[in-house]
Amino acid sequence: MSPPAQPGVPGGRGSKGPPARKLLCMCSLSLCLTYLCYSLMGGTGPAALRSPAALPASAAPGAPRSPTAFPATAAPRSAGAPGPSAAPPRASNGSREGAADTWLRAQLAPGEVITAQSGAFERDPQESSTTDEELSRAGSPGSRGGGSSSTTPDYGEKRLPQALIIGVKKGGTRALLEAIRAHPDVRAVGTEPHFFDRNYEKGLEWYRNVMPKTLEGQITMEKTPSYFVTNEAPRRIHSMAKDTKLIVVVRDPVTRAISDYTQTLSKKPEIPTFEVLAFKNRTLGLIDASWSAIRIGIYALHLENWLQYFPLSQILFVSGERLITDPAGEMAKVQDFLGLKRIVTEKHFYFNKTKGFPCLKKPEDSSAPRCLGKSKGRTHPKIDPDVIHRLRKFYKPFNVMFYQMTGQDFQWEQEESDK
Ligand SMILES: Nc1ncnc2c1ncn2[C@@H]1O[C@H](COP(=O)(O)OS(=O)(=O)O)[C@@H](OP(=O)(O)O)[C@H]1O
Repeated sequence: MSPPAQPGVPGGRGSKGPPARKLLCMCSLSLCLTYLCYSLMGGTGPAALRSPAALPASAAPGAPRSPTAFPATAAPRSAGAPGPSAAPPRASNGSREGAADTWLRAQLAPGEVITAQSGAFERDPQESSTTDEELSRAGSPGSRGGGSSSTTPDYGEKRLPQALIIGVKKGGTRALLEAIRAHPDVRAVGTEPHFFDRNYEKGLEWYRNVMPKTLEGQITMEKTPSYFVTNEAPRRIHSMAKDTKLIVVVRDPVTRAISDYTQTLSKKPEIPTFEVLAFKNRTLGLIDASWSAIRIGIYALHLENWLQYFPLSQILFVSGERLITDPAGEMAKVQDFLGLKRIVTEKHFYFNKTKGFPCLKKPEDSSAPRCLGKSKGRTHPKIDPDVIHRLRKFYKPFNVMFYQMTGQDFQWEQEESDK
């Protein structure tokens, strides 16, 4: 089950840290994945059907093995590696809390399983994380010029993107995109093209056509947060251009899950509570990792898929928390990573008390407010502290693994309370 030694795979040339740590990381990941496969193989019923372990492996030669073989629940044994104290796969008789199960099934309409290899996240098939309408209401620059940055005239050529914001959903991807668009050498598309997950069959020319025109030396970008959890995305992006720069905005997975749930709740107020959806069996404390709101936050799992194709040095991890507390600091890292001059600095931001978030200062030629729309910074429902505690325990080993893989400590364990 160990991943083959490849650039960027923990222990490969792209990873950081001393050899012992690399070894530890590889071992813990292998252990985790072995257990997860084992766990799922025995399953029947909805969870097993929706798990990649129950589906045929990719037919593509050289394609990575599916890293999404994962138990529906896993409770940590130690901080270093997830232990086998997880729940058995979902029973075929769907013994879970009725309302939640029914709702989850309803989410997984035919065709929503992204592919055999991708596993099956419940997702809102037509949902873009941020729409142009929202951007327009927010008066963001994305609402002008057909969704491309308005700071540069519409000259030049349409090019395929050289850099992508690939995730994570509810991580702060819109804030990052809007901030980097303030850079004169960046042009980005305002809507989410979803090319590498939903629109791939439309072809690269379709994708190129979605992009804004750029001048020589300008970088073309787009953001689609679902790429990070789409199994085919790394291979597809690699086959477009293996030097594509990838940016992932990550956020405490517990807060991210609640944010994700809050978004769904805003559209479907009838859904069960977060507390109900989060568990397969609350009495036993079995987390339902097949719920996409939970699953997306298992960053180490998804990252392993990307590291089959891209070296770690080609992926920048932006802290969603610091993007709020120190946007200019995070933007400095982003500009360095993209090889851009540090033009977006603290001068570009101000803290808007009403919004409760940093906003971009108005450009001189415009009176448009530059805060994000009301779909960003929603008030989260109050979640039972015991549920938060259990989720923190659930995520801890995966967070630790993610820190080891990336060589960065995001300190989510120190988050005392949800947002
Ligand atoms: N400057 C600024 N303004 C507003 N919101 C900000 C900002 N920076 C980060 N955030 C956080 O971004 C969260 C939404 O993340 P995304 O943009 O990735 O969401 S989406 O996936 O595109 O729907 C959003 O999550 P919620 O607070 O849960 O709504 C915000 O916390």
